[in-house]
Amino acid sequence: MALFHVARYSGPEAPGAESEADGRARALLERLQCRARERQQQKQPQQQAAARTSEAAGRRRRRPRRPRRREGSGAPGSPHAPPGKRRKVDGEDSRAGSSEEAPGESGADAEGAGPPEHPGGRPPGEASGPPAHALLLGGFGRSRAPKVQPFLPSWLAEPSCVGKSVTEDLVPIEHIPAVHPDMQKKLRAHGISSYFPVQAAVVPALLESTANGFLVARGGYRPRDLCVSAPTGSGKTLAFVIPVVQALLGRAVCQVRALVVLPTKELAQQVSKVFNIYTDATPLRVALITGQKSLVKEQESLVQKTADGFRCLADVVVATPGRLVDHIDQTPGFSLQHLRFLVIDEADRMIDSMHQSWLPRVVEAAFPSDGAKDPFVLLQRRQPQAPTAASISCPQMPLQKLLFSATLTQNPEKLQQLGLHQPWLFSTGLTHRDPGDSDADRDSGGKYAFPAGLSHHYVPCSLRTKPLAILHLILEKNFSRVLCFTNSRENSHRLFLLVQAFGGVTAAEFSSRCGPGQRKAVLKQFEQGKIQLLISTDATARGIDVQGVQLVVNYDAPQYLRTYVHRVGRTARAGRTGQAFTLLLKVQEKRFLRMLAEAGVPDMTRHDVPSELLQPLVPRYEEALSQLERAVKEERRQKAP
Ligand SMILES: Nc1ncnc2c1ncn2[C@@H]1O[C@H](COP(=O)(O)OP(=O)(O)OP(=O)(O)O)[C@@H](O)[C@H]1O
Repeated sequence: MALFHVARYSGPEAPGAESEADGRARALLERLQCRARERQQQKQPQQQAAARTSEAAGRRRRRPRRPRRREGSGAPGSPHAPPGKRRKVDGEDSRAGSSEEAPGESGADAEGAGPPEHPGGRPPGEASGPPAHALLLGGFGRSRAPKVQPFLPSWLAEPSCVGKSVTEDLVPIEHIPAVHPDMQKKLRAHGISSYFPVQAAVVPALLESTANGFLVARGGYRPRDLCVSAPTGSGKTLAFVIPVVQALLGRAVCQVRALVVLPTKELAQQVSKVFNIYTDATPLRVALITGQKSLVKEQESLVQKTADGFRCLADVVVATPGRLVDHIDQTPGFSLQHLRFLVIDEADRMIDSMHQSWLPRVVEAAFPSDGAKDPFVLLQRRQPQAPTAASISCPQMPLQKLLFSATLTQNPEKLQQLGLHQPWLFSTGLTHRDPGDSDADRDSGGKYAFPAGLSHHYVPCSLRTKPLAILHLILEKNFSRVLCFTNSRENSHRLFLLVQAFGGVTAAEFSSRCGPGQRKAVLKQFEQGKIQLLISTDATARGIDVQGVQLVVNYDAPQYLRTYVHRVGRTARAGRTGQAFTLLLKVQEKRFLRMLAEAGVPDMTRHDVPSELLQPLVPRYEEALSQLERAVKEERRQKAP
């Protein structure tokens, strides 16, 4: 419901003062019209000249032309003529991730240049040449139209602020007595003596919503859904693991009560490991369903056939969306009717995968329409409707959604797809946002928080020197764990072959070229320090927590800010320091630096690699290049039918 409650984000007007607002809007409209008229008059000589030119051209062509619908003013030949066309190109650029323009910016421009709402309901400039006094919009040429004040639901506009620093804003474990002493003991046993800020904020809030049992939160209300946006490596996993495990400890019968959905197998495996640590020596059981094992094996970890039906074997299920739907469809006895927590980690990415319809399938399974026929269902569940006396007299198990990400979308429309109930946002990164950033879901306009210990660098280079620059960087830094990102699996593979042929560094690749088993083994070796350089696609960009990654290199510059945030977030985790280097071609430099500056990336330093330093590497590099060529040819030959 709260999603539909509209609040002015940071506008100067008091809510409710409608007549005053109307008056102001009218005055603004008049001012705009007046300005438009002045400009129109100034432009008249130019337009006449342009019209004469186009008339002459028309005569030369002697072809009848269909009148074109114009969004802006100005004759076709004038510099102001094609705003519609220009906007389309911008849109295409942003979708294609053009290096000329930061994604999202084009969208913002389009919005800025687009017609604002007209309180009087009068349409913008007509195509049939309106008189000067009737020109409302589109007569502004290249000047920017005033920005439309965006509206945000109040829960998004006013988040609960979470401290940013995981080294300073720590809260000692004993300061949150709501966490069970046994859990505190376990945390200490795993080297955790204080909560990170996001944990200190989210853990008590979640525990409070389960303090009265599973059915109702404080005051007898249905618990609110939580959205958490905090930097990479700030401990979001424990922020949901601790309260979920503690809440489930009191359960009598094993049923699937917590479901965690993540975008990749590796990430799901990592989160299930954390659950295993904190459910160890408790009756709670955790099942991992990602497709790494056969369907039958996974089914055996979920349900057991008994004489009178099925017995559930998992309290917590950690899953990837595709495999989860497979089990909903194909595993007899797999029931989500007792589901109490639905954790959506990397929520922005999971929203992007909503086309797979995994969420409606989960909700359908949690609130089955034929539940009333099942004699074993103690608490019948129905999809919550508007509360009535009858509906609240019979409390039913609520399904609480918990969303986590370092780059949680701020787009209310996208979040609305999740059907959140009175959502409550915890956020670190939104305190310094401009009102204009509110429509920031074009992936670059929003400002995300970065870990304090992370330093950002860029290396200007050319296509020819790029491979040499990365080899130099890795040899120069000589770190034991370096994660290098490319934009495609082909690029990862070729760079891997090149580095291997060059020698001097133990390298491996990680992409969809490798099978799940190989990927698992590579990650393990990287964790163990057996691999010095891991060359990867964005498959490892999110969530992967490998201790001791000191350097992240973007061999290919990321096209979107969100991608940058997650990639560089593989280092400087949990209060440690780390470095991020991005190799930039000349054509990428301007756009990339602008994107990061707008995102508020602190101090991006330029790191020049002088050609004298690269020169000694050239002979070895050329030898490696010819080896690479041979290897690629051989691979092609093997692939050929
Ligand atoms: N209170 C704490 N004290 C010390 N270390 C912690 C604490 N909480 C979490 N950690 C450690 O911090 C690291 C990062 O945690 P986690 O993976 O949960 O980060 P995250 O916020 O989910 O990051 P990402 O957004 O990249 O997924 C982990 O190695 C975890 O063990």
